[in-house]
Amino acid sequence: MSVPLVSPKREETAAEWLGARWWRSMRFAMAGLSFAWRTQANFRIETACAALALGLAVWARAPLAPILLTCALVLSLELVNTAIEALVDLASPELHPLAKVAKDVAAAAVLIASIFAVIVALAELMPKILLRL
Ligand SMILES: Nc1ncnc2c1ncn2[C@@H]1O[C@H](COP(=O)(O)OP(=O)(O)OP(=O)(O)O)[C@@H](O)[C@H]1O
Repeated sequence: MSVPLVSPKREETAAEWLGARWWRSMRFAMAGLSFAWRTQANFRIETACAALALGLAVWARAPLAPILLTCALVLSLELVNTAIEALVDLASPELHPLAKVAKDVAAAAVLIASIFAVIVALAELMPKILLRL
């Protein structure tokens, strides 16, 4: 049974309220994704690499979970890196050593995840691909 809630506009059920909130959050997240896609060449390259790795994993019948997890990690960190860059540009339009640290460390996080993603992809995919050839 749904619980009626009182809102400024009209009475709506808890399910309607939660659904509206979820869609609102989804729209904001999609706007962030769209911004990163349009402005970050690295994000587009990493998305293409992720699609290639997943395609190869399906074709070679390799386990999908490690590839999915590493792709999600790299893409998510790239999004966080983009958010940090925007925040640094807002907070410190002038050059500042701490602004440099924030941007460089955020970029390093993406680099580390990418290096380990390549290692995971090689370890999981290469044996399966060689078996299929
Ligand atoms: N406000 C600043 N103060 C000091 N150094 C900065 C500042 N902004 C950028 N830098 C330096 O320039 C580098 C590149 O910054 P930039 O904002 O151009 O990132 P980017 O090249 O767009 O990064 P990405 O390729 O990950 O999108 C930073 O990693 C940092 O070393």
